[in-house]
Amino acid sequence: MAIPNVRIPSRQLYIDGEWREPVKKNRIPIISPATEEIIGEIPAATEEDVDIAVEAARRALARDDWGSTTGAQRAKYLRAIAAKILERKSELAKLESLDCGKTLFEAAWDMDDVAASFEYYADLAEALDSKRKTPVDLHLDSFKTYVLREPLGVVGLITPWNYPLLMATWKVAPALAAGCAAILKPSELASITCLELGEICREVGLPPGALNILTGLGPEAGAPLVSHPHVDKIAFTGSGATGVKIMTAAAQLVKPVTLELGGKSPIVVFDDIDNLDLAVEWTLFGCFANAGQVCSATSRLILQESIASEFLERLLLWIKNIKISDPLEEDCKLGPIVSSGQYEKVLKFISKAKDEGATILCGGERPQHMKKGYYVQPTIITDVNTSMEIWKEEVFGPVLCVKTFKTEEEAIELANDTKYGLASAIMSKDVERCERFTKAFQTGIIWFNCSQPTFTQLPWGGRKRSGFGRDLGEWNISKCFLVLKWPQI
Ligand SMILES: NC(=O)C1=CN([C@@H]2O[C@H](COP(=O)(O)OP(=O)(O)OC[C@H]3O[C@@H](n4cnc5c(N)ncnc54)[C@H](O)[C@@H]3O)[C@@H](O)[C@H]2O)C=CC1
Ligand SMILES: NCCCC(=O)O
Ligand code: NA
Repeated sequence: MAIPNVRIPSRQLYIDGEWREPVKKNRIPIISPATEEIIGEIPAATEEDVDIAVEAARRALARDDWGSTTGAQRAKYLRAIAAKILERKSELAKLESLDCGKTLFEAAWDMDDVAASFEYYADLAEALDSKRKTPVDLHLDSFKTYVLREPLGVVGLITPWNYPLLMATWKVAPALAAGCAAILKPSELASITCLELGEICREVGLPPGALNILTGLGPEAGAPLVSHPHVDKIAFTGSGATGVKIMTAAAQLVKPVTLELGGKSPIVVFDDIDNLDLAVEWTLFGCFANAGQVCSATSRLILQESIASEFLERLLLWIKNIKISDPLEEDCKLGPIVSSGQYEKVLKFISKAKDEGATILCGGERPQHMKKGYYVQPTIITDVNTSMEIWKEEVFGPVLCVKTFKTEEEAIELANDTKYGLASAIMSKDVERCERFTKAFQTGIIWFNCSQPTFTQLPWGGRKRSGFGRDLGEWNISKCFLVLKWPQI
């Protein structure tokens, strides 16, 4: 099948409503994960650019055209952005696929979700107008008051490469809906579509400084944002190690953070499932969608012993249907890993599992027919014990590890045997059992008889080392981007 052509725009940093060259004029090459070739470059911001962007954001908040807008006025901008995303959907999906290696089909799906998130937060921005001032009855004649909801201020949004524009949108849309001024720092591994969001904001006339986009390296562009005294909050999605650094730096200024730090999520399959093939399909989707580079990937399969061999046989049959190819081929089901560093990391996890005595039931290597690119076969690992690295650590690649159980208690213990607490899934037709698991699972997200569906209306985030705070839903806007005040009147 022909691979579609797409031109990668050459951009600068998006600051104060304009394209601006980084002060140090540095640029970072874009390396195609599918071909390993350099296909473009992005600007690399440093501390100096962060200072300029923070000033622009502060000016936006002080100006009436952004700082005094109603929610309804901000909703118009958000809806205009959503419309432009849909207008450019096919091009943006191709750019996303080129940049991070996700299949074109999944990238197009992401663009729909991006537009839907902007629409959703437009509705919430409008709804904020009636909630801005909430009277509180003190039952006193001498004191009267109300609670006021105001935008938190200048917010720093630091995002990863696995859903580049979607993860940015999950933070940008609520921040703008709330009336904050934002500085987005996307991942250096996939920034193309986030820069196009800058162009879209320019085209829809978003007031200068309301959103600024600084591409660049984590320590050079992300860290100065976190430690900047005039950035009032940091919302972050990414690795646990970087999350710890961000929380530590923010603590020096008592700056609030929300952290979404991934996981090692379980999918528990009981022998009473109605449709074995459907359960197999969800298991594969739950672990291999986006080549496993999903923070909520259900990468620990916990399988009832009585159906284990039949289930694994079907998994092996289904896995053969996964077409591995250039992600821009329309029928591709599994593209490459985002970068050479991540590719090496995934292969190292697999070889360590082997060294520790686990069995590689299938996959485990580069697919023979892909001569270039960071491709890894879909991999299933059995004979795993709970002290192995492959059971405990997030791989962020197409790697599923399997353990069996006999009783419900044992399944719960295995499911919760992790430092993480983002998501979990249970496959069973017994509704009461599913309810028991809802209580037992120590995670923020719980799926019944499926894995991964995500809804803009529902809070997204974890417990334990998966972080705290929530993306999505109305809780996000009220808890992360608004601040409460009350005056005595
Ligand atoms: N929770 C999730 O959705 C994600 C989890 N990960 C996990 O993280 C691992 C490593 O991936 P990386 O790309 O290295 O993730 P990372 O956590 O280092 O990168 C995420 C973002 O943080 C920025 N960053 C890095 N260091 C920073 C610092 N000191 N201060 C401020 N910002 C900083 C990066 O530039 C990027 O924008 C993956 O293998 C995976 O296990 C990666 C991406 C997403
Ligand atoms: N389906 C969206 C997953 C988001 C994440 O990996 O953070
Ligand atoms: Na890239």
